[in-house]
Amino acid sequence: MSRFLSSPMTAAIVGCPFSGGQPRVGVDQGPIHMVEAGLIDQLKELGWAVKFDGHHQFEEVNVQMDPPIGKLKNPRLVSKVTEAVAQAVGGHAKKGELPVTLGGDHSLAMGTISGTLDAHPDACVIWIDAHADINTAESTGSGNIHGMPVSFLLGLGSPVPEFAWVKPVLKPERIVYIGLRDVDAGEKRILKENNIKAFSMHEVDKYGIGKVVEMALDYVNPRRAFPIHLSFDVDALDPSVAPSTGTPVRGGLTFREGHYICEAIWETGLLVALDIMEVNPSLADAASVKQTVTIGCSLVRAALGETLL
Ligand SMILES: NC(=[NH2+])NCCC[C@H](N)C(=O)O
Ligand SMILES: [Mn+2]
Ligand SMILES: [Mn+2]
Repeated sequence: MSRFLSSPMTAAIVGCPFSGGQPRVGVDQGPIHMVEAGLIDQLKELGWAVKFDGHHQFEEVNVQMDPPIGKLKNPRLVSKVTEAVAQAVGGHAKKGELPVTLGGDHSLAMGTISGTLDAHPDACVIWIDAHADINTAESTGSGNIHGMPVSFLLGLGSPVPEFAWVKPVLKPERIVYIGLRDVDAGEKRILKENNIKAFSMHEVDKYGIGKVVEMALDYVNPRRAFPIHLSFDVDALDPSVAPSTGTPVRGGLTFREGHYICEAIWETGLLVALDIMEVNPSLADAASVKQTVTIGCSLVRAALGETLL
């Protein structure tokens, strides 16, 4: 049950074979593998109507025509792709469908969250990740835009004209993080300065995942009235659980903790959009790839109402 979705409940799969927000090839294959693993039928099995008419075809931007802007790599490409994703996600959300965006790297969330907030301006964001992805054009060390989408959505840092379409639609009090454990020094400063709430793995260890999700919801959605956008980077999971991802960090969420988050968000009845990001099927042996793709699918099912009993 979800309060903001029309019936019959329809999941719109937005497959985003995109890797331009980071340097490692293969993350563009993530959505293709998840669909090939049977995700669509699995969701139909759960009772969803599923819309999927092929993966997103992105307009090409010639690399020669896309030199860095300051430190930002592939800026024009990332901007174009995420703008198209915002249109797609916003369009589905406005029809009362649940956009399920399969990445692809996490720069895509610039698009997905813009789309959600266009349809549901009061939505809050629950961001599950080892990383805060809140570097600005100034603070980034890597220049990889998948480490920056949150700062763009908040309107932090000096504006980059190529990203003029991204409006500062997200308020700092409307986002909460769970799972952080690899946050750059500049990002720690940004989180503090903007009073952004985050539950790192330290809090998960201290309180347990059940309490952490409850505290996260109490913070970002105290009356359980706002629509929820769940953006899940699979590197939030421990590398032993989801090995096939571009920036693995040890000390992450267990299999159950990851699924518990998805189940608990579904139980609120407030979910309006879901991202599953950073599945990269080319970074490990076949068994690890299969494990990671399978978990990508089971996280989607958990967030879309699959129960254990
Ligand atoms: N979506 C991700 N996996 N992001 C990793 C970001 C790593 C680092 N903080 C950076 O800015 O490059
Ligand atoms: Mn991450
Ligand atoms: Mn991320």
